[in-house]
Amino acid sequence: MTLEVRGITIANRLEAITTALQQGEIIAICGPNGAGKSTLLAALAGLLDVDAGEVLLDRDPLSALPPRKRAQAIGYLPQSGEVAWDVSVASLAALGRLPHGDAGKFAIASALAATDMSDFAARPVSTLSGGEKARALLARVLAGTPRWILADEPLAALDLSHQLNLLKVLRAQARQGAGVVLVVHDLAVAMNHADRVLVLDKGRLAADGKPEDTLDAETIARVWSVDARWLGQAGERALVTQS
Ligand SMILES: Nc1ncnc2c1ncn2[C@@H]1O[C@H](COP(=O)(O)OP(=O)(O)OP(=O)(O)O)[C@@H](O)[C@H]1O
Repeated sequence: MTLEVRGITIANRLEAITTALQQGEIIAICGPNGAGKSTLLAALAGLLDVDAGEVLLDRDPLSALPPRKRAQAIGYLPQSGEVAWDVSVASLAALGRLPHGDAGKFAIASALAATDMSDFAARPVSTLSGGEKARALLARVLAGTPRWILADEPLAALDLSHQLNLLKVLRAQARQGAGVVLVVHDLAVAMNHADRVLVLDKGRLAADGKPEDTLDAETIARVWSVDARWLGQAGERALVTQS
């Protein structure tokens, strides 16, 4: 039950990244702008051609898996999701069932409830606010009940309450056995909510492990060039920065 990258290299974007991720965990990918976070996430989803290395799902090359099986196993939410057709929120969520070829009514209703979008089910996606659209796109991913949820900055457009709700939903998914991989800019979110953090810096893996070890002041200074220290207890830490 692993999603593994072995030595993946994409010219000027990722340099020999090797790591094995386990289901049941929330894994945060952090790093400065342009560090390669979105590229790594898309590579984990099997969406990019790599110059070297490979992505393995349960030890088999992801590239050898039929697209339908891959789509059943991995749900991918890109950074700025566009919706090609102006469908209703319910129809958008139902697209998440395409790889399964079933109506998946329960899964769709659960996904809409989890993202607090049940009341918007009949609304055309074009009429949604930015945060509502982000939640609808997330509902589509959740409706597919994937074993791996790969989401690129899923919290970025959400208000505080919906951020906390989403983190709860993702934790529940991880408890039920899903692997959850999130690109996150807010280091406090990664520190308080992730089981494991991958820190990328200029396309390289600068740190990989528990949040306390990977997001320590020394790493933050080295990778982000920011003097910072953590306050508070484990699980509710706040980052104080010095200019
Ligand atoms: N399609 C592409 N072709 C060539 N270079 C790309 C492409 N997409 C991204 N890059 C470059 O690869 C590097 C990593 O980009 P990536 O989007 O993975 O960074 P990121 O860590 O997600 O950044 P951000 O925090 O700004 O979203 C950047 O230098 C970017 O300019």
